[in-house]
Amino acid sequence: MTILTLDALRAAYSLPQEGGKALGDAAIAEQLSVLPAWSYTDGAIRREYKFNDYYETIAFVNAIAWIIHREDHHPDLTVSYNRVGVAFNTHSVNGISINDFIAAAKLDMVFDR
Ligand SMILES: C[C@H](O)[C@H](O)[C@H]1CNC2=NC(N)=NC(=O)C2=N1
Repeated sequence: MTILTLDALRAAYSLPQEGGKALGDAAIAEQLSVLPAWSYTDGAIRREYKFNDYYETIAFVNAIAWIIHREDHHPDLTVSYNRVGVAFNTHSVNGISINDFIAAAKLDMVFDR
């Protein structure tokens, strides 16, 4: 598999993966190297974002909703007072696809300046 750069992930759009194949562990590890805040555990790529208060936390959740609706690719979220846990996998391949990395790169882009 070709590893996409962070810029390439940011510029890409999720595509339907129905009928596609999940990425293998080696490809997942290589693609994760451009997203160092993310890890691959329990069948998903995951990151925790931290905030100062609940208002910021929910504002970020709303930003996620906007981005993710545009990508048509939906994470599991764990929302608490000052943290948002995000987990992506691709149901349609029963594993990880490039869409998970594209969506992760876009969330990081709005979180970090
Ligand atoms: C057709 C469309 O691409 C699919 O229904 C999308 C919608 N959002 C999705 N989100 C996630 N996390 N996995 C999927 O396989 C998925 N499939």
